[in-house]
Amino acid sequence: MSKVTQISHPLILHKLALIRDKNTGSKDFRELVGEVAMLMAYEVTRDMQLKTVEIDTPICKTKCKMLAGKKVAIVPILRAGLGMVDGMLKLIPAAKVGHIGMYRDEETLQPVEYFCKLPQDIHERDIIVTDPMLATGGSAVDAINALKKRGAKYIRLMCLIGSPEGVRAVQEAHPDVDIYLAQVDEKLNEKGYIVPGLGDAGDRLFGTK
Ligand SMILES: O=P(O)(O)OC[C@H]1O[C@H](OP(=O)(O)OP(=O)(O)O)[C@H](O)[C@@H]1O
Ligand SMILES: O=c1cc[nH]c(=O)[nH]1
Ligand SMILES: [Mg+2]
Repeated sequence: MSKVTQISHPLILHKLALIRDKNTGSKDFRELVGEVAMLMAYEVTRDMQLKTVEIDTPICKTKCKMLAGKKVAIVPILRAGLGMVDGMLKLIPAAKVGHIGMYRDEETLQPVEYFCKLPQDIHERDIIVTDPMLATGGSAVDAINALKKRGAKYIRLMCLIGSPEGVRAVQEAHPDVDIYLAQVDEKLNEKGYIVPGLGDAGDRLFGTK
């Protein structure tokens, strides 16, 4: 069964409170989502493999640790997942970025895939799928299906807010995918929105309705 990690650092919780506030406008919302993603990336990458290298300091030779492991791909679920990419690239600047376009039909709540562009070597990369919201879990489950169909093997999912239903759905469909969240909220409402949540993440990031 996949591991679920809540990253409840005080800075993340403080920024999340501001993100949830309906009076926070698009500019601040975007900045805060980027900052939380960057803070979360620190924890999501904690188990990256290291190798020992020899470095010449101005004083002498010494053995140091550097990243050894597989290369990383960040894969946002469009649109809202895009808001997390720049913050993560600040910490992992060499990562490649793939894109999966997915929208949730407002009547049926079923996800619809409309775009997929991934690095060619996706099968050998450590993949971090980003989306601020994990509601019914349908979008994340289908996005991960789309990645696996194209050869992806090492996948983790990173969201700001999840619902208990969404977490369960991903765990059941993809027991190999670890999930990282800032908070798991109480429930979904009748329209499939997370309660208390933050509303529609994509609309708030991009100022559309
Ligand atoms: O877990 P689910 O029930 O599938 O819901 C979550 C999805 O809904 C939102 O996207 P939305 O469909 O609003 O698209 P957008 O990012 O383009 O706004 C959100 O960003 C997730 O992708
Ligand atoms: O609460 C929710 C649920 C789905 N998508 C969002 O942006 N917010
Ligand atoms: Mg949306």
